[in-house]
Amino acid sequence: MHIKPVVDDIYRLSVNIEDTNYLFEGIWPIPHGISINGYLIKAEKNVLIDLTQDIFSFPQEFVQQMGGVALDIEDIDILVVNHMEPDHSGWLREFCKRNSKAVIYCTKKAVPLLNAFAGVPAERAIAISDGMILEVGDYQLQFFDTPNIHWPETMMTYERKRKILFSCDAFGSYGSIDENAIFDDQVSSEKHAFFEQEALRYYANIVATFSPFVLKGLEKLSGLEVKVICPSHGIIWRENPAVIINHYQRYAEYCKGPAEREVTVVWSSMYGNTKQVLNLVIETLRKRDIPVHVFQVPGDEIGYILASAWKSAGLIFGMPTYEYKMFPPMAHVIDELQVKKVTNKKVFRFGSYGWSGGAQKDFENKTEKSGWDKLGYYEWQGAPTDQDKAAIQQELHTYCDALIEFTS
Ligand SMILES: Cc1cc2nc3c(=O)[nH]c(=O)nc-3n(C[C@H](O)[C@H](O)[C@H](O)COP(=O)(O)O)c2cc1C
Repeated sequence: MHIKPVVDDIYRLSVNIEDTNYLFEGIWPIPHGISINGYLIKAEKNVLIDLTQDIFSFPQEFVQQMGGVALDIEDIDILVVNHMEPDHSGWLREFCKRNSKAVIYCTKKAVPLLNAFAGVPAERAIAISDGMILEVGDYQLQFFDTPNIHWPETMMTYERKRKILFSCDAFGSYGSIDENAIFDDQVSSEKHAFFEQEALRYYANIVATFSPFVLKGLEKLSGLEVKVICPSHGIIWRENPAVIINHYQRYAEYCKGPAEREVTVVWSSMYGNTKQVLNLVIETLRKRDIPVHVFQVPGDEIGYILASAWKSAGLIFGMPTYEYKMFPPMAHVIDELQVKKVTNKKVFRFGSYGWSGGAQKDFENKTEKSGWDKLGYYEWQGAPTDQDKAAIQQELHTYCDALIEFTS
């Protein structure tokens, strides 16, 4: 990968994690990779905004790319650390060993993290105050505290003259970047749609828990004119940054109101008795013009389930009883959905049992604090009869009525 100009003497440095077995944050599959972007401003004082993870040969690649504008590590005067998560700061320890002069700009909360994660003493840092402006030649960098998008110490940097927002994790997406198509206007319409979809998955996996903070951050930034968004993952939005800003606004608002009129169905079945009603569930929803997204566990990845569930106003779970509880892989899904604060959902559950059941009670207990509106459930012993199927269908129509009203 080569260094790429963004505007004037602002450049993008970037690497792609291409290893399809790699799990981002140790959990999330990245079958199409992910980019890690940093930004370089070549000015009377050279500025580097965010680093890279210290894996593969990423630091060397960053150095090589800096060489494209005749700069080396020692030439960096100012290092802006928007976020201390190691995918952006992993290289910090080595960087600071090789460059003893660069002053680090970060939030007050990031200062102790510099030491804890990278052994960098507080004396090297200047803790920003919210809205503070740093003049560097023709560039005016303004720093904004944006706590919890994604960690408590996170901030964003805004270049005031060119109206460029270096947003770090916000507005990011999964997906490797082709070095000839780094901007939203350079990718094909299919690729554009891909990055939008992967931005949702990234949001649901990484940012969703902090949605109330995203809303606060968006409110804080709403007074800024933003012409270009330079995130730390994914493409740069310069033709139409409103696309990703509007997506974020919508995704974040799902934490306090209805999401889309769609249903995510997650199901499991050991011997096929629960599965026997799956098609009936899907058909009934489709007949009511409600889009359905279907996932089976175990098998389908939780990261994809989360993205779909975040965007759906309705959730339906189908699973049998297993040792007096929910089928265990489903219990994990239910748990993860709550960790990610997937809330404000209309919910229905169905499933088979063998003798006395137990899954429903377990489901009720485990979702007590979910914020879900559990509209009903249907359980049956063994294989479903025609009577069971008719009863489920009736329950589902009631469910659809409530979902439609909720999303109207
Ligand atoms: C390992 C195992 C544990 C089970 N535990 C219970 C149980 O605690 N209570 C119960 O009523 N049925 C239990 N069952 C019976 C299943 O719930 C029943 O067979 C059901 O029809 C399975 O649905 P499925 O065909 O969709 O997998 C268990 C079955 C298996 C295989």
